[in-house]
Amino acid sequence: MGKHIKIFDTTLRDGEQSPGCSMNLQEKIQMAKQLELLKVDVIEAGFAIASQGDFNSVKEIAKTVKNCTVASLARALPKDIDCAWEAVKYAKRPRIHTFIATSDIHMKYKLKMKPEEVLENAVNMVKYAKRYCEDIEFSAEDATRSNPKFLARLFEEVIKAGATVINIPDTVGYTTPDEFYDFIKTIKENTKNIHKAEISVHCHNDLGMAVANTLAAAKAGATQFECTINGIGERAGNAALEEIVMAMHTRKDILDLYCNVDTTQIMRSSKLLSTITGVHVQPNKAIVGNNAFAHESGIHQHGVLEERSTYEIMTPQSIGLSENKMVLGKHSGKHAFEDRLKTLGYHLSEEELMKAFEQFKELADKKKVVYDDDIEVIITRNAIENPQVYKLERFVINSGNTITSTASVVLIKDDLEIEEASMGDGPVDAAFKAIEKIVGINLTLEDYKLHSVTEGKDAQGEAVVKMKHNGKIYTGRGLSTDIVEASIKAYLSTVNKILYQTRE
Ligand SMILES: CC(=O)SCCNC(=O)CCNC(=O)[C@H](O)C(C)(C)COP(=O)(O)OP(=O)(O)OC[C@H]1O[C@@H](n2cnc3c(N)ncnc32)[C@H](O)[C@@H]1OP(=O)(O)O
Ligand SMILES: CC(C)C(=O)C(=O)O
Repeated sequence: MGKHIKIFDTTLRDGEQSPGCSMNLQEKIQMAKQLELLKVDVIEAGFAIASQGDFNSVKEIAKTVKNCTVASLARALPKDIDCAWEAVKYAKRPRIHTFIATSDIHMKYKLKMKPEEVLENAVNMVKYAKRYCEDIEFSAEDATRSNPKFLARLFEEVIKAGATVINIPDTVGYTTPDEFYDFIKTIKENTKNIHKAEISVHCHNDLGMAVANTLAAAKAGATQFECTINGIGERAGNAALEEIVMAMHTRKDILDLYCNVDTTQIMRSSKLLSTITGVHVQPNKAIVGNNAFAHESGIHQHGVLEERSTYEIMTPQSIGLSENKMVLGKHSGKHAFEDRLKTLGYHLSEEELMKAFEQFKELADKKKVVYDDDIEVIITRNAIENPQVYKLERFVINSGNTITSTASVVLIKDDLEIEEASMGDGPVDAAFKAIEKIVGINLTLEDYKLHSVTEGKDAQGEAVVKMKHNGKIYTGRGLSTDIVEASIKAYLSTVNKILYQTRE
Protein backbone atom coordinates (compact mmCIF):
# COMPACT_ATOMS: atom_id res chain seq x y z
CA MET A 1 0.00 0.00 0.00
CA GLY A 2 2.89 2.38 0.69
CA LYS A 3 3.13 5.50 2.83
CA HIS A 4 -0.03 7.50 3.49
CA ILE A 5 0.13 11.15 2.41
CA LYS A 6 -2.34 13.78 3.63
CA ILE A 7 -3.46 16.25 0.98
CA PHE A 8 -3.72 19.83 2.25
CA ASP A 9 -5.55 21.91 -0.32
CA THR A 10 -4.82 25.63 -0.28
CA THR A 11 -6.73 26.62 -3.44
CA LEU A 12 -8.95 28.91 -1.37
CA ARG A 13 -6.01 30.62 0.38
CA ASP A 14 -2.70 30.54 -1.53
CA GLY A 15 -4.56 29.74 -4.75
CA GLU A 16 -6.70 32.80 -4.29
CA GLN A 17 -3.54 34.90 -3.99
CA SER A 18 -3.14 34.29 -7.73
CA PRO A 19 -3.91 37.50 -9.64
CA GLY A 20 -7.41 37.22 -11.10
CA CYS A 21 -8.42 34.26 -8.94
CA SER A 22 -10.42 36.01 -6.22
CA MET A 23 -13.62 34.21 -5.27
CA ASN A 24 -16.70 35.43 -3.47
CA LEU A 25 -18.41 33.71 -0.54
CA GLN A 26 -20.78 31.54 -2.61
CA GLU A 27 -18.00 30.53 -4.99
CA LYS A 28 -15.71 29.56 -2.12
CA ILE A 29 -18.40 27.46 -0.50
CA GLN A 30 -19.11 25.74 -3.81
CA MET A 31 -15.41 25.05 -4.29
CA ALA A 32 -15.04 23.79 -0.71
CA LYS A 33 -17.90 21.33 -1.24
CA GLN A 34 -16.15 20.05 -4.34
CA LEU A 35 -12.88 19.67 -2.42
CA GLU A 36 -14.78 17.62 0.12
CA LEU A 37 -16.04 15.36 -2.69
CA LEU A 38 -12.47 15.14 -3.93
CA LYS A 39 -11.65 13.85 -0.43
CA VAL A 40 -8.75 16.12 0.44
CA ASP A 41 -7.70 15.86 4.08
CA VAL A 42 -7.37 19.56 4.86
CA ILE A 43 -9.01 22.60 3.28
CA GLU A 44 -7.21 25.86 3.96
CA ALA A 45 -10.29 28.02 3.58
CA GLY A 46 -8.62 31.43 3.70
CA PHE A 47 -6.69 33.97 5.71
CA ALA A 48 -9.40 35.08 8.15
CA ILE A 49 -7.89 38.45 9.10
CA ALA A 50 -7.33 39.49 5.47
CA SER A 51 -10.85 40.93 5.06
CA GLN A 52 -14.42 40.60 6.31
CA GLY A 53 -15.16 38.59 3.15
CA ASP A 54 -12.33 36.16 3.87
CA PHE A 55 -13.45 35.82 7.49
CA ASN A 56 -17.02 35.06 6.42
CA SER A 57 -15.83 32.50 3.86
CA VAL A 58 -13.67 30.64 6.36
CA LYS A 59 -16.50 30.65 8.90
CA GLU A 60 -19.13 29.41 6.41
CA ILE A 61 -16.82 26.73 5.07
CA ALA A 62 -16.06 25.64 8.64
CA LYS A 63 -19.80 25.27 9.21
CA THR A 64 -20.45 23.52 5.90
CA VAL A 65 -17.63 21.02 5.48
CA LYS A 66 -17.92 17.87 7.56
CA ASN A 67 -15.30 15.46 6.33
CA CYS A 68 -12.13 17.55 6.09
CA THR A 69 -10.08 19.55 8.53
CA VAL A 70 -10.71 23.26 7.94
CA ALA A 71 -7.78 25.63 8.47
CA SER A 72 -7.26 29.37 8.45
CA LEU A 73 -3.91 31.06 8.00
CA ALA A 74 -2.74 33.55 10.62
CA ARG A 75 0.44 35.59 10.99
CA ALA A 76 2.29 35.05 14.24
CA LEU A 77 0.22 37.77 15.86
CA PRO A 78 -2.45 37.41 18.56
CA LYS A 79 -5.03 39.41 16.55
CA ASP A 80 -4.58 37.11 13.51
CA ILE A 81 -4.86 33.99 15.68
CA ASP A 82 -7.97 35.30 17.48
CA CYS A 83 -9.57 36.01 14.14
CA ALA A 84 -8.58 32.64 12.64
CA TRP A 85 -10.08 30.85 15.64
CA GLU A 86 -13.29 32.90 15.51
CA ALA A 87 -13.72 31.64 11.93
CA VAL A 88 -12.59 28.00 12.17
CA LYS A 89 -14.06 27.20 15.56
CA TYR A 90 -17.29 25.97 13.88
CA ALA A 91 -15.45 23.21 12.05
CA LYS A 92 -15.74 19.57 13.04
CA ARG A 93 -11.96 19.44 12.76
CA PRO A 94 -10.54 23.00 13.08
CA ARG A 95 -6.90 23.93 12.52
CA ILE A 96 -5.04 27.20 13.10
CA HIS A 97 -2.16 27.61 10.69
CA THR A 98 0.29 30.20 11.91
CA PHE A 99 3.54 31.22 10.24
CA ILE A 100 6.55 33.45 10.39
CA ALA A 101 9.49 33.86 8.05
CA THR A 102 12.80 32.31 9.10
CA SER A 103 15.25 33.20 6.31
CA ASP A 104 17.85 35.89 6.95
CA ILE A 105 16.51 37.95 4.04
CA HIS A 106 12.94 37.93 5.33
CA MET A 107 13.84 38.41 8.99
CA LYS A 108 16.17 41.32 8.26
CA TYR A 109 14.33 43.24 5.52
CA LYS A 110 10.69 42.33 5.96
CA LEU A 111 10.12 41.53 9.62
CA LYS A 112 13.03 43.64 10.87
CA MET A 113 13.49 41.10 13.63
CA LYS A 114 16.50 39.22 14.99
CA PRO A 115 16.42 35.39 14.65
CA GLU A 116 16.00 35.02 18.43
CA GLU A 117 13.00 37.37 18.37
CA VAL A 118 11.45 35.34 15.56
CA LEU A 119 12.01 32.12 17.50
CA GLU A 120 10.49 33.55 20.66
CA ASN A 121 7.55 34.96 18.75
CA ALA A 122 6.91 31.66 16.94
CA VAL A 123 6.90 29.73 20.23
CA ASN A 124 4.65 32.26 21.96
CA MET A 125 2.17 32.33 19.11
CA VAL A 126 1.96 28.53 18.87
CA LYS A 127 1.28 28.48 22.65
CA TYR A 128 -1.29 31.25 22.16
CA ALA A 129 -3.05 29.33 19.38
CA LYS A 130 -2.90 26.11 21.34
CA ARG A 131 -5.17 27.61 23.99
CA TYR A 132 -7.91 27.63 21.36
CA CYS A 133 -7.25 24.61 19.27
CA GLU A 134 -5.59 21.20 19.46
CA ASP A 135 -4.49 21.10 15.83
CA ILE A 136 -1.82 23.75 15.19
CA GLU A 137 0.22 23.96 12.02
CA PHE A 138 3.35 26.07 12.10
CA SER A 139 5.03 27.21 8.87
CA ALA A 140 8.51 28.61 8.57
CA GLU A 141 8.07 30.94 5.63
CA ASP A 142 10.99 30.87 3.16
CA ALA A 143 12.27 27.76 4.92
CA THR A 144 14.40 26.61 1.98
CA ARG A 145 16.48 29.79 2.17
CA SER A 146 16.77 29.56 5.96
CA ASN A 147 19.68 28.30 8.01
CA PRO A 148 18.81 24.60 8.63
CA LYS A 149 20.38 24.60 12.11
CA PHE A 150 18.31 27.60 13.16
CA LEU A 151 15.24 26.07 11.60
CA ALA A 152 15.70 22.75 13.40
CA ARG A 153 16.06 24.59 16.72
CA LEU A 154 12.97 26.65 16.03
CA PHE A 155 10.94 23.59 15.00
CA GLU A 156 11.98 21.76 18.14
CA GLU A 157 10.72 24.66 20.25
CA VAL A 158 7.41 25.09 18.42
CA ILE A 159 6.74 21.36 18.64
CA LYS A 160 7.36 21.63 22.41
CA ALA A 161 4.90 24.56 22.40
CA GLY A 162 2.22 22.35 20.85
CA ALA A 163 2.56 22.44 17.06
CA THR A 164 1.10 19.28 15.55
CA VAL A 165 2.24 19.97 11.99
CA ILE A 166 5.55 21.47 10.91
CA ASN A 167 5.43 22.97 7.44
CA ILE A 168 8.57 23.50 5.37
CA PRO A 169 7.64 25.83 2.53
CA ASP A 170 9.71 26.52 -0.54
CA THR A 171 8.07 29.93 -0.56
CA VAL A 172 9.85 31.30 -3.62
CA GLY A 173 10.16 28.06 -5.58
CA TYR A 174 13.94 28.11 -5.29
CA THR A 175 14.92 24.60 -4.35
CA THR A 176 15.49 21.48 -6.47
CA PRO A 177 14.35 17.90 -5.74
CA ASP A 178 17.74 16.61 -4.53
CA GLU A 179 18.45 19.70 -2.49
CA PHE A 180 14.97 19.63 -0.92
CA TYR A 181 15.35 15.96 -0.03
CA ASP A 182 18.68 16.68 1.72
CA PHE A 183 17.25 19.76 3.42
CA ILE A 184 14.31 17.90 4.94
CA LYS A 185 16.52 15.00 5.95
CA THR A 186 18.82 17.45 7.76
CA ILE A 187 15.87 19.09 9.52
CA LYS A 188 14.55 15.70 10.52
CA GLU A 189 17.91 14.55 11.86
CA ASN A 190 18.42 17.74 13.84
CA THR A 191 14.95 18.21 15.34
CA LYS A 192 14.90 15.86 18.32
CA ASN A 193 11.14 15.77 18.84
CA ILE A 194 10.20 15.72 15.14
CA HIS A 195 8.39 12.39 15.58
CA LYS A 196 5.76 14.28 17.61
CA ALA A 197 4.69 16.32 14.56
CA GLU A 198 3.69 15.71 11.01
CA ILE A 199 6.10 17.05 8.37
CA SER A 200 4.39 19.07 5.68
CA VAL A 201 5.77 20.67 2.50
CA HIS A 202 4.44 23.61 0.53
CA CYS A 203 6.18 24.17 -2.80
CA HIS A 204 5.92 27.02 -5.25
CA ASN A 205 6.49 26.65 -8.95
CA ASP A 206 8.81 29.53 -9.85
CA LEU A 207 11.26 27.18 -11.54
CA GLY A 208 8.62 24.66 -12.58
CA MET A 209 9.73 22.13 -9.96
CA ALA A 210 6.96 22.39 -7.36
CA VAL A 211 5.56 18.92 -7.96
CA ALA A 212 8.97 17.26 -8.28
CA ASN A 213 10.13 18.94 -5.07
CA THR A 214 6.97 17.90 -3.24
CA LEU A 215 7.40 14.26 -4.25
CA ALA A 216 11.09 14.30 -3.35
CA ALA A 217 10.16 15.53 0.13
CA ALA A 218 8.11 12.41 0.78
CA LYS A 219 11.22 10.28 0.50
CA ALA A 220 12.82 12.35 3.23
CA GLY A 221 9.83 11.94 5.54
CA ALA A 222 7.15 14.48 4.60
CA THR A 223 3.64 13.11 5.04
CA GLN A 224 1.52 16.15 4.20
CA PHE A 225 1.55 17.81 0.76
CA GLU A 226 0.21 21.33 0.32
CA CYS A 227 -1.12 22.04 -3.13
CA THR A 228 -3.82 23.71 -5.20
CA ILE A 229 -6.21 22.74 -7.97
CA ASN A 230 -4.77 23.65 -11.37
CA GLY A 231 -1.60 24.73 -9.54
CA ILE A 232 -2.93 28.26 -9.00
CA GLY A 233 -1.21 30.39 -6.38
CA GLU A 234 1.11 33.30 -5.74
CA ARG A 235 3.29 34.16 -8.82
CA ALA A 236 3.94 30.96 -10.82
CA GLY A 237 1.60 29.08 -8.52
CA ASN A 238 1.76 26.16 -6.12
CA ALA A 239 2.31 22.47 -6.68
CA ALA A 240 -0.71 21.24 -8.64
CA LEU A 241 -2.85 18.82 -6.67
CA GLU A 242 -3.88 16.86 -9.76
CA GLU A 243 -0.26 16.34 -10.80
CA ILE A 244 0.88 15.21 -7.36
CA VAL A 245 -2.05 12.86 -6.90
CA MET A 246 -1.85 11.32 -10.37
CA ALA A 247 1.91 10.90 -10.05
CA MET A 248 1.33 8.93 -6.84
CA HIS A 249 -1.46 6.99 -8.51
CA THR A 250 0.36 6.22 -11.75
CA ARG A 251 3.83 5.61 -10.31
CA LYS A 252 2.89 3.65 -7.20
CA ASP A 253 5.59 1.24 -8.32
CA ILE A 254 8.42 3.64 -7.54
CA LEU A 255 6.92 6.31 -5.29
CA ASP A 256 5.11 3.92 -2.95
CA LEU A 257 2.75 6.64 -1.70
CA TYR A 258 -1.03 6.82 -1.49
CA CYS A 259 -3.66 9.33 -0.43
CA ASN A 260 -7.43 9.46 0.09
CA VAL A 261 -8.21 11.63 -2.95
CA ASP A 262 -10.95 10.36 -5.24
CA THR A 263 -9.12 10.87 -8.53
CA THR A 264 -12.34 10.66 -10.54
CA GLN A 265 -13.30 14.06 -9.08
CA ILE A 266 -10.16 15.75 -10.42
CA MET A 267 -11.52 16.99 -13.74
CA ARG A 268 -14.71 18.26 -12.15
CA SER A 269 -12.70 20.18 -9.53
CA SER A 270 -10.45 21.69 -12.17
CA LYS A 271 -13.36 22.75 -14.38
CA LEU A 272 -15.30 24.20 -11.46
CA LEU A 273 -12.32 26.32 -10.45
CA SER A 274 -11.79 27.56 -14.01
CA THR A 275 -15.47 28.42 -14.33
CA ILE A 276 -15.49 30.29 -11.03
CA THR A 277 -12.30 32.25 -11.62
CA GLY A 278 -12.52 32.59 -15.39
CA VAL A 279 -8.87 31.52 -15.48
CA HIS A 280 -8.48 28.56 -17.81
CA VAL A 281 -5.61 26.12 -17.75
CA GLN A 282 -3.24 25.98 -20.70
CA PRO A 283 -4.19 23.25 -23.20
CA ASN A 284 -1.03 21.23 -22.57
CA LYS A 285 -1.35 21.37 -18.76
CA ALA A 286 -0.60 17.96 -17.28
CA ILE A 287 -3.67 15.93 -16.27
CA VAL A 288 -6.39 18.59 -16.72
CA GLY A 289 -5.36 20.46 -19.88
CA ASN A 290 -7.61 20.08 -22.92
CA ASN A 291 -4.88 18.17 -24.72
CA ALA A 292 -3.81 15.94 -21.83
CA PHE A 293 -5.84 13.05 -23.25
CA ALA A 294 -5.95 14.19 -26.90
CA HIS A 295 -4.03 12.64 -29.78
CA GLU A 296 -3.52 14.33 -33.13
CA SER A 297 -0.70 12.59 -34.92
CA GLY A 298 -1.48 9.60 -37.07
CA ILE A 299 1.10 7.29 -35.55
CA HIS A 300 -0.14 7.98 -32.02
CA GLN A 301 -3.80 7.75 -33.04
CA HIS A 302 -3.19 4.42 -34.71
CA GLY A 303 -1.34 3.17 -31.61
CA VAL A 304 -4.09 4.29 -29.23
CA LEU A 305 -6.83 2.82 -31.42
CA GLU A 306 -5.03 -0.53 -31.34
CA GLU A 307 -4.04 -0.41 -27.67
CA ARG A 308 -4.68 2.62 -25.48
CA SER A 309 -1.60 2.11 -23.30
CA THR A 310 0.75 2.70 -26.26
CA TYR A 311 0.43 6.44 -25.66
CA GLU A 312 -1.66 6.84 -22.49
CA ILE A 313 -0.12 6.26 -19.07
CA MET A 314 -3.40 6.98 -17.26
CA THR A 315 -6.98 6.39 -18.31
CA PRO A 316 -9.15 9.45 -18.93
CA GLN A 317 -11.74 7.78 -16.70
CA SER A 318 -9.32 7.77 -13.78
CA ILE A 319 -9.56 11.59 -13.58
CA GLY A 320 -13.27 11.69 -14.37
CA LEU A 321 -13.19 12.22 -18.13
CA SER A 322 -15.48 10.01 -20.17
CA GLU A 323 -12.99 9.34 -22.95
CA ASN A 324 -9.86 10.47 -24.74
CA LYS A 325 -9.96 12.72 -27.79
CA MET A 326 -8.78 12.06 -31.30
CA VAL A 327 -8.17 15.46 -32.85
CA LEU A 328 -8.21 15.30 -36.63
CA GLY A 329 -5.68 17.59 -38.29
CA LYS A 330 -2.96 17.49 -40.86
CA HIS A 331 -0.91 15.07 -38.77
CA SER A 332 -3.68 12.49 -38.63
CA GLY A 333 -3.71 9.26 -40.58
CA LYS A 334 -6.21 6.98 -42.27
CA HIS A 335 -6.86 4.80 -39.22
CA ALA A 336 -8.13 7.70 -37.11
CA PHE A 337 -10.08 9.17 -40.02
CA GLU A 338 -11.84 5.87 -40.66
CA ASP A 339 -12.55 5.44 -36.96
CA ARG A 340 -14.16 8.90 -36.80
CA LEU A 341 -16.27 8.13 -39.86
CA LYS A 342 -17.60 5.02 -38.13
CA THR A 343 -18.42 7.01 -35.00
CA LEU A 344 -20.27 9.50 -37.18
CA GLY A 345 -22.23 6.68 -38.75
CA TYR A 346 -20.56 6.49 -42.16
CA HIS A 347 -19.66 3.12 -43.60
CA LEU A 348 -17.66 3.69 -46.78
CA SER A 349 -16.14 1.35 -49.28
CA GLU A 350 -12.32 1.36 -49.56
CA GLU A 351 -12.57 3.49 -52.70
CA GLU A 352 -14.90 6.03 -51.07
CA LEU A 353 -12.72 6.09 -47.99
CA MET A 354 -9.56 6.87 -49.99
CA LYS A 355 -11.29 9.66 -51.85
CA ALA A 356 -12.67 11.20 -48.65
CA PHE A 357 -9.28 10.85 -46.92
CA GLU A 358 -7.54 12.77 -49.71
CA GLN A 359 -10.13 15.55 -49.41
CA PHE A 360 -9.69 15.53 -45.65
CA LYS A 361 -5.90 15.93 -45.95
CA GLU A 362 -6.37 18.82 -48.39
CA LEU A 363 -8.70 20.54 -45.94
CA ALA A 364 -6.42 19.77 -42.98
CA ASP A 365 -3.58 21.60 -44.73
CA LYS A 366 -5.73 24.73 -44.68
CA LYS A 367 -7.40 24.37 -41.27
CA LYS A 368 -5.78 23.81 -37.86
CA VAL A 369 -8.41 21.32 -36.74
CA VAL A 370 -10.86 19.42 -38.89
CA TYR A 371 -14.10 19.11 -36.96
CA ASP A 372 -16.83 16.50 -37.33
CA ASP A 373 -18.92 19.04 -39.24
CA ASP A 374 -16.13 19.45 -41.79
CA ILE A 375 -15.97 15.70 -42.26
CA GLU A 376 -19.71 15.50 -42.64
CA VAL A 377 -19.53 18.14 -45.37
CA ILE A 378 -16.87 16.12 -47.23
CA ILE A 379 -18.88 12.94 -46.98
CA THR A 380 -22.20 14.59 -47.78
CA ARG A 381 -20.69 16.31 -50.81
CA ASN A 382 -19.52 12.91 -52.01
CA ALA A 383 -22.79 11.30 -51.07
CA ILE A 384 -24.68 13.79 -53.22
CA GLU A 385 -23.08 11.97 -56.11
CA ASN A 386 -24.97 8.86 -54.94
CA PRO A 387 -27.99 8.16 -57.12
CA GLN A 388 -31.07 9.56 -55.45
CA VAL A 389 -33.58 6.74 -55.41
CA TYR A 390 -36.27 8.95 -53.89
CA LYS A 391 -36.64 12.68 -54.57
CA LEU A 392 -38.93 15.13 -52.86
CA GLU A 393 -41.56 16.49 -55.23
CA ARG A 394 -43.84 18.44 -52.87
CA PHE A 395 -45.42 18.34 -49.46
CA VAL A 396 -48.30 19.92 -47.57
CA ILE A 397 -48.36 20.25 -43.83
CA ASN A 398 -51.30 21.07 -41.64
CA SER A 399 -50.25 22.04 -38.19
CA GLY A 400 -51.21 24.23 -35.26
CA ASN A 401 -51.46 24.24 -31.50
CA THR A 402 -55.08 23.08 -31.44
CA ILE A 403 -54.98 20.33 -34.11
CA THR A 404 -53.08 17.10 -34.73
CA SER A 405 -50.39 17.66 -37.36
CA THR A 406 -50.87 15.98 -40.69
CA ALA A 407 -48.51 15.73 -43.63
CA SER A 408 -49.02 14.77 -47.21
CA VAL A 409 -45.76 14.01 -49.02
CA VAL A 410 -45.13 13.27 -52.70
CA LEU A 411 -41.87 11.57 -53.64
CA ILE A 412 -40.59 10.60 -57.06
CA LYS A 413 -39.06 7.21 -57.75
CA ASP A 414 -38.22 6.04 -61.28
CA ASP A 415 -40.17 9.02 -62.69
CA LEU A 416 -43.30 7.96 -60.84
CA GLU A 417 -45.05 10.03 -58.19
CA ILE A 418 -45.87 8.26 -54.92
CA GLU A 419 -48.02 10.01 -52.36
CA GLU A 420 -48.72 9.20 -48.74
CA ALA A 421 -50.22 11.06 -45.81
CA SER A 422 -49.83 10.62 -42.12
CA MET A 423 -50.61 12.17 -38.77
CA GLY A 424 -47.83 12.77 -36.29
CA ASP A 425 -46.61 14.37 -33.16
CA GLY A 426 -45.85 17.71 -34.80
CA PRO A 427 -45.24 18.55 -38.48
CA VAL A 428 -41.81 16.92 -38.73
CA ASP A 429 -42.97 13.66 -37.20
CA ALA A 430 -46.02 13.60 -39.48
CA ALA A 431 -43.80 14.14 -42.54
CA PHE A 432 -41.32 11.44 -41.45
CA LYS A 433 -44.17 8.95 -40.97
CA ALA A 434 -45.56 9.72 -44.43
CA ILE A 435 -42.12 9.11 -45.98
CA GLU A 436 -41.70 5.90 -44.01
CA LYS A 437 -44.96 4.63 -45.54
CA ILE A 438 -43.59 5.32 -49.02
CA VAL A 439 -40.09 3.90 -48.69
CA GLY A 440 -41.03 0.92 -46.53
CA ILE A 441 -37.68 0.80 -44.71
CA ASN A 442 -37.58 0.12 -41.02
CA LEU A 443 -35.78 3.11 -39.43
CA THR A 444 -35.35 4.28 -35.86
CA LEU A 445 -34.66 7.96 -35.30
CA GLU A 446 -31.64 8.17 -32.95
CA ASP A 447 -30.93 11.88 -33.12
CA TYR A 448 -32.40 14.96 -34.75
CA LYS A 449 -30.81 18.41 -34.73
CA LEU A 450 -31.69 21.69 -36.35
CA HIS A 451 -29.42 24.69 -36.61
CA SER A 452 -28.97 27.70 -38.83
CA VAL A 453 -25.94 27.60 -41.08
CA THR A 454 -26.14 31.18 -42.30
CA GLU A 455 -27.06 34.43 -40.60
CA GLY A 456 -30.00 36.78 -40.90
CA LYS A 457 -33.76 36.43 -41.37
CA ASP A 458 -33.34 34.27 -44.46
CA ALA A 459 -30.96 31.92 -42.69
CA GLN A 460 -30.74 28.43 -44.08
CA GLY A 461 -31.67 25.81 -41.57
CA GLU A 462 -29.78 22.57 -41.59
CA ALA A 463 -31.42 19.44 -40.25
CA VAL A 464 -29.23 16.51 -39.28
CA VAL A 465 -30.83 13.16 -38.54
CA LYS A 466 -29.21 9.98 -37.32
CA MET A 467 -31.17 6.83 -38.09
CA LYS A 468 -30.59 3.27 -37.01
CA HIS A 469 -31.11 0.60 -39.62
CA ASN A 470 -30.11 -3.03 -39.11
CA GLY A 471 -27.88 -2.09 -36.18
CA LYS A 472 -25.94 0.65 -38.02
CA ILE A 473 -26.27 4.39 -37.64
CA TYR A 474 -26.73 6.49 -40.80
CA THR A 475 -26.53 10.26 -40.89
CA GLY A 476 -28.47 12.45 -43.28
CA ARG A 477 -28.69 16.19 -43.66
CA GLY A 478 -30.91 18.63 -45.47
CA LEU A 479 -30.73 22.34 -46.10
CA SER A 480 -33.63 24.71 -46.65
CA THR A 481 -34.97 28.04 -45.53
CA ASP A 482 -38.01 26.04 -44.37
CA ILE A 483 -37.19 23.85 -41.41
CA VAL A 484 -39.79 21.17 -42.24
CA GLU A 485 -38.38 20.91 -45.74
CA ALA A 486 -34.83 20.72 -44.34
CA SER A 487 -36.01 17.88 -42.09
CA ILE A 488 -37.70 15.98 -44.92
CA LYS A 489 -34.56 16.34 -47.06
CA ALA A 490 -32.39 15.08 -44.21
CA TYR A 491 -34.64 12.07 -43.77
CA LEU A 492 -34.63 11.36 -47.50
CA SER A 493 -30.87 11.70 -47.74
CA THR A 494 -30.58 9.00 -45.04
CA VAL A 495 -32.96 6.76 -46.93
CA ASN A 496 -31.02 7.25 -50.18
CA LYS A 497 -27.75 6.60 -48.38
CA ILE A 498 -29.05 3.34 -46.94
CA LEU A 499 -30.40 2.23 -50.29
CA TYR A 500 -27.10 3.12 -51.97
CA GLN A 501 -24.83 1.59 -49.36
CA THR A 502 -26.83 -1.61 -48.98
CA ARG A 503 -27.40 -2.09 -52.73
CA GLU A 504 -26.67 -5.56 -54.08
C1 LIG B 1 4.01 33.27 1.81
C2 LIG B 1 2.52 33.67 1.95
O1 LIG B 1 1.79 33.34 1.06
S1 LIG B 1 2.05 34.49 3.27
C3 LIG B 1 0.40 34.91 3.02
C4 LIG B 1 0.30 36.05 2.06
N1 LIG B 1 -1.06 36.42 1.91
C5 LIG B 1 -1.49 37.66 2.09
O2 LIG B 1 -0.75 38.54 2.43
C6 LIG B 1 -2.93 37.92 1.75
C7 LIG B 1 -3.68 38.59 2.88
N2 LIG B 1 -3.00 39.77 3.42
C8 LIG B 1 -3.62 40.89 3.79
O3 LIG B 1 -4.82 41.05 3.61
C9 LIG B 1 -2.82 41.92 4.47
O4 LIG B 1 -1.48 41.84 4.05
C10 LIG B 1 -2.91 41.74 6.02
C11 LIG B 1 -4.34 42.00 6.46
C12 LIG B 1 -2.51 40.35 6.45
C13 LIG B 1 -1.98 42.72 6.72
O5 LIG B 1 -2.23 43.98 6.19
P1 LIG B 1 -1.48 45.29 6.72
O6 LIG B 1 -1.65 45.38 8.18
O7 LIG B 1 -2.00 46.42 5.90
O8 LIG B 1 0.07 45.02 6.47
P2 LIG B 1 0.90 44.81 5.16
O9 LIG B 1 0.30 43.71 4.38
O10 LIG B 1 1.13 46.07 4.41
O11 LIG B 1 2.31 44.34 5.74
C14 LIG B 1 2.44 43.14 6.41
C15 LIG B 1 2.75 43.34 7.89
O12 LIG B 1 2.71 42.06 8.52
C16 LIG B 1 4.00 41.74 9.04
N3 LIG B 1 4.16 40.32 8.89
C17 LIG B 1 4.32 39.62 7.76
N4 LIG B 1 4.33 38.33 8.02
C18 LIG B 1 4.18 38.20 9.35
C19 LIG B 1 4.11 37.09 10.21
N5 LIG B 1 4.15 35.86 9.70
N6 LIG B 1 3.93 37.29 11.50
C20 LIG B 1 3.83 38.53 12.00
N7 LIG B 1 3.89 39.62 11.22
C21 LIG B 1 4.07 39.45 9.91
C22 LIG B 1 4.96 42.56 8.21
O13 LIG B 1 6.19 42.73 8.84
C23 LIG B 1 4.17 43.85 8.11
O14 LIG B 1 4.23 44.46 9.37
P3 LIG B 1 4.17 46.07 9.62
O15 LIG B 1 2.83 46.50 9.11
O16 LIG B 1 4.33 46.20 11.05
O17 LIG B 1 5.29 46.62 8.79
C1 LIG C 1 2.36 30.65 4.67
C2 LIG C 1 3.17 29.69 3.90
C3 LIG C 1 2.70 28.31 4.10
C4 LIG C 1 3.17 30.02 2.44
O1 LIG C 1 2.16 30.20 1.84
C5 LIG C 1 4.46 30.03 1.77
O2 LIG C 1 5.49 30.03 2.43
O3 LIG C 1 4.45 30.06 0.53
